[in-house]
Amino acid sequence: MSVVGKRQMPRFSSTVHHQRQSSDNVILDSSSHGRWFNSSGFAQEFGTRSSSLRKNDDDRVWTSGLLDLHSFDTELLPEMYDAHNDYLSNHTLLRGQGFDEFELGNKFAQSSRSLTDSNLIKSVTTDKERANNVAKIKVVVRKRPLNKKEIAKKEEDIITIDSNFLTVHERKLKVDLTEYVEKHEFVFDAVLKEDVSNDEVYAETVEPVVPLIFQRTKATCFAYGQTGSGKTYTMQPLPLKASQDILRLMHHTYRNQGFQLFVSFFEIYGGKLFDLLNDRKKLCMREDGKQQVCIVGLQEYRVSKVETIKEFIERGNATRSTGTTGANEESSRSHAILQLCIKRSADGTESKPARIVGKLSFIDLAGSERGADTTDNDKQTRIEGAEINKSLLALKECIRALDNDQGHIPFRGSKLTEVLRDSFVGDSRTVMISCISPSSGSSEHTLNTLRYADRVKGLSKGNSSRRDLPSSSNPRDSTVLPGPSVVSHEATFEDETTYVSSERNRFGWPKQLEREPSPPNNVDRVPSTRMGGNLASSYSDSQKGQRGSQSDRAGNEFDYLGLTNEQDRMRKTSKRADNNQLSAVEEKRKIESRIKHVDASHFAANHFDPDDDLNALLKEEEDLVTAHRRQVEETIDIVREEMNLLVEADQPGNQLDDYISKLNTILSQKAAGIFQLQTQLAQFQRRLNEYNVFISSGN
Ligand SMILES: Nc1ncnc2c1ncn2[C@@H]1O[C@H](COP(=O)(O)OP(=O)(O)OP(=O)(O)O)[C@@H](O)[C@H]1O
Repeated sequence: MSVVGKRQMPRFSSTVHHQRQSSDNVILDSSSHGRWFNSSGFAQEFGTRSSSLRKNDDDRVWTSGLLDLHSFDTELLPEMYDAHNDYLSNHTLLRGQGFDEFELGNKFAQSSRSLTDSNLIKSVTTDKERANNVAKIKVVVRKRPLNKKEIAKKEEDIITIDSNFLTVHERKLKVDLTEYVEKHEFVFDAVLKEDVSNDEVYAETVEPVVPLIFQRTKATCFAYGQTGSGKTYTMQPLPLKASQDILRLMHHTYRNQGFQLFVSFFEIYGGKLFDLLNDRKKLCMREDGKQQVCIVGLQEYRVSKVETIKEFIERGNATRSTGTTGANEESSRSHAILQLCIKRSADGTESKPARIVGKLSFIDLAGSERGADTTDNDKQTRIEGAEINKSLLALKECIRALDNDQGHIPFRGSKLTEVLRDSFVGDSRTVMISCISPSSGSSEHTLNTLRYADRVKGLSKGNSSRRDLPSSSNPRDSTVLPGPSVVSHEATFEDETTYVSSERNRFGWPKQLEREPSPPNNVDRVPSTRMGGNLASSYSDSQKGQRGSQSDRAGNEFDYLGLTNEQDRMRKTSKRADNNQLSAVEEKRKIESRIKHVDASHFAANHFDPDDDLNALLKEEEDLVTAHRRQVEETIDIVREEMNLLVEADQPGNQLDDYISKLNTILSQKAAGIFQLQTQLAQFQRRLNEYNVFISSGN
């Protein structure tokens, strides 16, 4: 066994022994042939002798201490590129012709030998284009089958899939308790049905990016979704399959070129880092003078066999779920990050230190619903929920910035994005797999997952999803329409810029708005899961055209929004207009139109710091979601009141005056709640737009 760097005998030396034995078996079995394992454990042979495989057979190297993720420059040598493209063109072509892996190996070997120089040149050009054609961001949704528990509870499958279109058929209740189904339609780069195998998932997601990591690309694959939606089931086989392909490239296409493969596996739990391949040893993240992130103490293992990688993955997964902090409950509250890193020394020998060529990161994210635990009674749970929320929001922002080729990537938004910093710079590829449960009982979480995925994809410049939809259907989730509303608000702000405050904060906002406190967060009352969002929204839609008198409670709520004098004046005017039928939407627009639109130059003049302000923005997003949740809860209370009122109204001898007065109050409360949330939403959208304008203007 050769050792590079500082060698440490690991705790699991017995495993090393075992591993060596099994490695030897491979060599004995395969004699003069390279040999690989597919996901089912069956060996597959290549028709060529792999000298580098034999040479590296015993390699299993531990490097530890300071792992600097960035201090090594990446490199790509010209000869590798040719060879790589040789692989790419043949591999893709043969797969397209339906060859299985065994045939592929042999055909590829023969074919690559027979390629002439001119063919190579041709193939370089074609494959450069092909590489460029691998989407920078790909969003894939995977639906799992109903599980036994869901079937026993007679829960229904509410997801239908047609090609890359997906529809959620959400069952809802009207006020009079009659049921109806609301359809939410989405379109993604790929939608995988419940019967799709893990091999097919790999082919659709990671396989196309594997060859690119030999070209200095950093690729990242995320699994996102609620607990139990299949993230781990989906993610676990992917690194193994990817490493099979990487090793195949290393030992065949790039044989004798000195490439080395390293694996590391760690977890972010409650904002702290733990090494999953070293007994959950606590790790620290440090930034050096060049603002490069280092994970101090992370162990990185050099591997040259699929079996070894498999063993590491299993070990890491076992440590994740049975670690000191507990079992599955914790696993759904942590992000697990497995990295496969390809290195090579400048001269291709082992005498010089190896430098990173490319990297493939696999991230099994915390259960997405955990971000909603910010209102839980337990403080620790709240903190963890906030951290998860922050990281998921920051991740979305980073992916979005990546796809828009923004110079500035806001990775400082969370631990997760900081750790992944080097995967967000340079040539990168991102694959997001959104895992969803089909069950009616999970419809809310499923919709949240799909909305997140939709926003990651939908906000990108290359998005074609909405264009692809038939114009007659509502392309978006029927209850949340962030895209179109952003557009309409922008138009309003730019048309009318009459409101100008003399004092402005560093965002260019009127000072009064800067002092705006967060909406009161009634922690005790808010449930830990998001509830009834669609219910509220359906009611709000039906009430948008109504405007009654504002209740005192509503008036107080206006105060906490910190509205400007001008807005306040308008609010009072509208308050007086008791029976005025002016719609809430119109009123909101009037108010918005009086708020000055602030352009990007103002940000620059006020020394806008994108990192700080991303944090502020993330906080505002959190506040908005909290306010929304609170408003939903209030709406549910109001609907209950309304239902009681209807019951009363049906009683013989009821008082009509009383009914009218109560109904008026209820409708006013509803309108006030909607108006308040719309104001906050408009404010947030404006900030978001300004932030984006500033970021895309080159800062
Ligand atoms: N596509 C699928 N086909 C068959 N079974 C699946 C599929 N996806 C998930 N499962 C099963 O569903 C259960 C939950 O899956 P899994 O543990 O992957 O969820 P998770 O999203 O990772 O949850 P957590 O966030 O709690 O870790 C497992 O028993 C898994 O085997």
